[in-house]
Amino acid sequence: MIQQMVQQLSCPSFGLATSWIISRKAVPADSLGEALSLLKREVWPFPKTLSRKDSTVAKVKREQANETYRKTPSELGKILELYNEAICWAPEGSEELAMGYGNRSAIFFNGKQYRRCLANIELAKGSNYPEGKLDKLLEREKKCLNLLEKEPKLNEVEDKLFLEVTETSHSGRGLTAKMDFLVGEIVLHENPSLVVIEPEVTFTRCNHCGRRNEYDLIPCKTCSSAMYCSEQCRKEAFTKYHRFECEIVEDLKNLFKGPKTTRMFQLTLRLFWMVVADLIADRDQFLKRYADLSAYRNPLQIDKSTLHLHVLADNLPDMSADQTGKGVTQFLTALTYKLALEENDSVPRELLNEHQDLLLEVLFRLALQARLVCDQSPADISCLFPLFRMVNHSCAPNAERVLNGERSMLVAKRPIRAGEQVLVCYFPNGTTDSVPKDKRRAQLQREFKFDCQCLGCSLDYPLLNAMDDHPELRTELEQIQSEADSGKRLRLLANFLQRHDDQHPRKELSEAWRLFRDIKI
Ligand SMILES: C[S@@+](CC[C@H](N)C(=O)[O-])C[C@H]1O[C@@H](n2cnc3c(N)ncnc32)[C@H](O)[C@@H]1O
Repeated sequence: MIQQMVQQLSCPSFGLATSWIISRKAVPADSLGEALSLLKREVWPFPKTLSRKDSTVAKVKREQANETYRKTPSELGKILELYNEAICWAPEGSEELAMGYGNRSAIFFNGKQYRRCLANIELAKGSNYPEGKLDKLLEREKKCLNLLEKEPKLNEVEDKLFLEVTETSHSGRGLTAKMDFLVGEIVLHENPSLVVIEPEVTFTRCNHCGRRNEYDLIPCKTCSSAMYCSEQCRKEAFTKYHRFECEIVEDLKNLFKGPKTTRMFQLTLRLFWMVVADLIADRDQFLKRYADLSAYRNPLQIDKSTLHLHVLADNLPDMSADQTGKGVTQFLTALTYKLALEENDSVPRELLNEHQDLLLEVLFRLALQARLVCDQSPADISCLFPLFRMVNHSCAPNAERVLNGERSMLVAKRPIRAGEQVLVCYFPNGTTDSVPKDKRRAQLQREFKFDCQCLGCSLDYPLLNAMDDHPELRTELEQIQSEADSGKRLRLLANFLQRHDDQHPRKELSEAWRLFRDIKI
């Protein structure tokens, strides 16, 4: 009965957690070991099916793609997704895999995208392309090389970081400017360090870096559920976490099925697998580092291989007032442990026998932190941004966050001087300009569990909708708005915001920023 009920829920793991909590009257188990022993295989409805490669499915998908291309060549997105799906299903080294790449190269050749065509010909040649068809492929390659115009080499954009991590007693770590930033300047550009993509974009985004890519994705060599934009991403994902995920991909799809918020647990599971990989590689080193995590609190001092330690170094949220939340997290920890470790042949048994308590504790810690770690804002993916995660809140912020695909940017909305903290507003629309102090503080307490210590609150800034116009600022702003050239208008607005910042807060300044961001962002 419970199984049927849970199967119908959009998120089986949370459905199970809820029923468990109700049955236990919201009391968490005494220990994680107890939570684990209370959980029997029969109560969860995950089928344990392997996600295998299958040439027949690959061929069907490829033929569907060919057919769609013949009938509606303008539906390029759909056609490429079908080819990608075919490529993902095709077994490693199979003729079917090479045919998928070959067909994809033809689409790009017809679309005059010769570099993309060549990338796919290379992949087809590296696979098992049928001898009888090779002449045609090589002919296409020759044509491409002849047609390809020499494109000017683009200069690499240098991403230098002029920020440091500082810590205060009232709001913990924060990002502080190491140079002056003018209004409109980009303070931070950050790629996510860890990503989980939505199931719908399995065949259109890299499973590791999350970048959108329809034209030269390559599949996982074993399962039919993950594609990568490069050999480097494929290798990195495999070493860190996919080697454990690969054989239980179908179970994980069930475990993390449901609304996007569920993906935060999938992200923390990937961090957990980095812990498992560390324990396998060098148990003593991991235990030493785990015993003193303070060295990993600063994201500027970590690298890709110590991301899990950095997250584990966070202070844990206080669960004393939230017994239901604690129970749910215990349940999810136990369920994930069973499914991801106990029933997963790629994890050595002796590791589980020897380190069960430690592994449960680490997984529980990561699950507790999931909400703070995982950034759900970019479309189609959930990410971990170690630097953006350090940015504190202000009701009168000096920066605004802007997303560019999966990249996260911070733009200065007020002049930021060296030594000042970079602050954003945590509210969904990025502003609290018209929200009374008591109300916004209550919301921050409810949603983010802190008492706001920002200048806007301590100096009790007036609300903008209760302020009068400032006649001189208003006249100047109206003049700027009448400027027809948008580039010039943008420069004038930035200059206006920069020069009059000493008048902050003002309606006209807030309006000027909105006008600026509408043009620029
Ligand atoms: C996204 S984190 C920011 C980084 C955090 N300070 C740290 O050390 O990990 C959000 C947490 O920072 C603290 N915080 C952020 N803005 C704050 C503010 N205006 N006043 C007090 N605490 C703040 C709160 O503890 C909040 O839960």
